[in-house]
Amino acid sequence: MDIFRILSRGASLKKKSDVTTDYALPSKKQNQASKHKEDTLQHQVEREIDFFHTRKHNTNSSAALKNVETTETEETSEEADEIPPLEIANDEDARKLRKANKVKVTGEDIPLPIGSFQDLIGRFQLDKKLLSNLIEAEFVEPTAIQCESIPISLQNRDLIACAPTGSGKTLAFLIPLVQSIFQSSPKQKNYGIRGLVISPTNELAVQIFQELQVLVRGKKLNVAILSKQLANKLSNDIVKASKYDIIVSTPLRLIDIVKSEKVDLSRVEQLVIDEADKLFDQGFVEQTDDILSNCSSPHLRKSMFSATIPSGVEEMAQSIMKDPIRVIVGHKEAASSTIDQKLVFTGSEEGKLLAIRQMIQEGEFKPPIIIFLQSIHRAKALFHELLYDRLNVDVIHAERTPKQREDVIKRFKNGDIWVLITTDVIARGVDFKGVNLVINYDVPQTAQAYVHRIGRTGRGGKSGRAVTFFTKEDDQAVKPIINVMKQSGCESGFSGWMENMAKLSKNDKKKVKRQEIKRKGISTVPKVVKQKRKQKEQMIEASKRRKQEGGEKKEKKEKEEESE
Ligand SMILES: Nc1ncnc2c1ncn2[C@@H]1O[C@H](COP(=O)(O)OP(=O)(O)OP(=O)(O)O)[C@@H](O)[C@H]1O
Repeated sequence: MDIFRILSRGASLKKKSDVTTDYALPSKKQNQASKHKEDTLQHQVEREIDFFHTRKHNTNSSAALKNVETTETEETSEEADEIPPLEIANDEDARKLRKANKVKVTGEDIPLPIGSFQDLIGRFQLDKKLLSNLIEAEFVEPTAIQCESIPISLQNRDLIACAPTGSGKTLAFLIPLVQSIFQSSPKQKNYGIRGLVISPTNELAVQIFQELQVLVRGKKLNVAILSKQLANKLSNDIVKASKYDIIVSTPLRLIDIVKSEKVDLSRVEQLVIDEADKLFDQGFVEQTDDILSNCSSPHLRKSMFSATIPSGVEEMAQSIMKDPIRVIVGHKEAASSTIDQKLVFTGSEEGKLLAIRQMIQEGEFKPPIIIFLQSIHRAKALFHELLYDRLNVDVIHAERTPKQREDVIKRFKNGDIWVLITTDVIARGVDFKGVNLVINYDVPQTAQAYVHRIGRTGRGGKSGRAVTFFTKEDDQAVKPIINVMKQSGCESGFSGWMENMAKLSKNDKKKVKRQEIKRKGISTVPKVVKQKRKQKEQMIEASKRRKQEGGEKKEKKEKEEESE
């Protein structure tokens, strides 16, 4: 049976319906089952990529091999010896694949893309354990960005990659990162950190790390996420950073540790900057710069990934890279084509709550749903408002502790929460399987924020829906969104009159991006009820004060009597 049939036999692309979280490591029972399946698969992979039969096959797991033999009755000896043909073997194959995937590649000496993970075996001697881990995790076919960027990275070229949300960028950088570190394993122990991935938020770093763990399972590679605990151990010399081969971190946490010289980045050969436009934004650019200057190895290969890379960020990227290759999947300013986008004019702030309730009545409100608002205050207000609608709703924002945020994300991923209300803290990268609908309760302030927010749905090839509410205050902010919708082919998602709204000058765009639009509060509690609540709170405060004063007077009197 050839490797490709093993790959396709590995699993279907569809996730099992009962799988609710993507990266939750399996339970012990699942482990045993998958261990056996892995052995079988691994032995099949081993046999198939031992093209010249130079290796003795391990006869210990005879059961696994027997299992393989019993299912290989149709194999003929010729098949077992043939070297699998490359899916993409020449420029013509590459041109056709890029056309089909709507991929634009620019740069010097561009490598051919791969047409399947199998191509990595023939061209780059893909590590067989990595391959069987991919099959085991049901990654059978590479996505467009993976086809293009994996060979570029494996040929040690700097890379600027822009591909839609949910299109598999994480694996696109993790597979070559792990393969390169496998291949260049140094002889000496505690050689030092050779692979580094930085991402803007902890949630995203955790998710990347979980996917990394899946890829390196069963291999002697030390990988870690720079959590608060690990950062403390490193600062107190309880743990030495040099024992790790690959580290995933946010820039802020990493740079603190680097400055205290508890982490040495001088041996980093592979640096990945995920959500790159965010990390080159004014909030992060200094830390990112510091990290780059500490990665002083002459062999350093840099790659950056995002669904949006504005031209200013791209110029910055070009300045820090060496002959980079630029890969754009789809249209740079578009959102993922799997998302049906819609603009809804709600007239006023009150109209937004009515619009939500109308969606519930009309059966458009199909969980799991994520609702984005522009501030923590407004997210909390909407949470309290919808709490009484028995919607299994919860809220996540930067004022909640990392533990609380982690719990809410976990509960949302396993279906305990149906509606997640949030701010932009999880607008990027976090991968929720099967989110049906994203609602922008408040219009995002940039086209990039819009693309990333709605990109929480329509992931991994699935379809999704995004609805953006807007009022007359939003006539400036809605313009960039209409542009994204047009670039994404969603003309039916907005009406002609919306398009004729105010043309945005460069200053207007800057103003919209800088200022948060002042909005009326979110509540349908009638004024009279609010006043009654306020009076009640004041009465409670007053009685507390009286009690306190009474207590103080009594204490003072007792002291005077004592002293007489
Ligand atoms: N080759 C593949 N085959 C099947 N599913 C895949 C493949 N690669 C990635 N996926 C799945 O697609 C989903 C989205 O992947 P990922 O989170 O890497 O997207 P992304 O491009 O990084 O999105 P974003 O821009 O929002 O960060 C994940 O659930 C992932 O498991």
